[in-house]
Amino acid sequence: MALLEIENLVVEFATASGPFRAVDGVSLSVDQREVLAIVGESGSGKSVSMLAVMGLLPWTAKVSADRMVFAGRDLLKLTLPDRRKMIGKDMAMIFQEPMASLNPCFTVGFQIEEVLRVHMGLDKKQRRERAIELLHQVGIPEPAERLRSYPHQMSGGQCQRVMIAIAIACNPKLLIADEPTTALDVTIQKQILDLLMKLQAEHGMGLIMITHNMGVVAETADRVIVQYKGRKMEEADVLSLFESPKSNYTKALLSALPDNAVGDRLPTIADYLGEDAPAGAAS
Ligand SMILES: Nc1ncnc2c1ncn2[C@@H]1O[C@H](COP(=O)(O)OP(=O)(O)OP(=O)(O)O)[C@@H](O)[C@H]1O
Repeated sequence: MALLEIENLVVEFATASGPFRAVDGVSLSVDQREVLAIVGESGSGKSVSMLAVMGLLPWTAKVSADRMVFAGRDLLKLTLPDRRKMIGKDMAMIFQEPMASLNPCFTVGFQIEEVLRVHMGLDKKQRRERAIELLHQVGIPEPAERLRSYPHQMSGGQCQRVMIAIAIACNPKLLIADEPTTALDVTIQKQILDLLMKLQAEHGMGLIMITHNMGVVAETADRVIVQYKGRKMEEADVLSLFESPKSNYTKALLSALPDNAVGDRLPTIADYLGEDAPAGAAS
């Protein structure tokens, strides 16, 4: 049985100009120990679909699906308190902007220990020991001292490591990483990706990697879903996707990689599809 199974997910936002469909009938599944990448350009509904799974969308969002099952539990029927118990414990998410995701008013130690208090019921001493262990696991030197640091006293890469520590604190079954390296400089990006892959393998988690970067897909994913304008364009294992992409949109994404630059100009998606390609741009 898949760890997460979604069929026909639709998310519509109520906006001043009427309903806006950000996710339009997406189906996907991810298994334990599997890395699924969701790739697509900005605005293709990658984040919104995963925020729907986490139950973290604002009230203006209407979420519907034929099926949304996580670890054998029907997310569509779960009560709000049960959902809250699950979020941050059995499934966790890390975001693009580590500085903005951490609370600037509290030490990183407090923020890690808070998750352990809420979800694991550990006492003060156990929480501190586990927080030190977690900072050590994510590669932060002198973890006991760093527990007293505030986010602004750490670099972007270190803050992302803290976010990862918080996300894995309760040994989640599923980790959703939403553009986890985009806001970091290039040298740090690779370190954070390597760390995520190491933790995923060690903990046997399912990992959903949201990205617009085909390089990240190639480095991390077992399987890939390509999304465009809220719709799934293609799904394939990572090798097949790079070797024989089926949809025109995937071909366009791959053609826009820097390796394919002609002269001093990169091909763009629009070169292949036209700006207003319909949602069904798959061949
Ligand atoms: N609260 C909201 N109200 C209205 N529209 C929204 C809201 N949140 C997201 N959207 C819209 O939904 C669409 C999908 O957004 P989403 O953030 O999922 O894109 P994405 O593929 O993850 O891109 P990015 O990498 O830029 O985040 C976008 O057009 C976005 O403007």
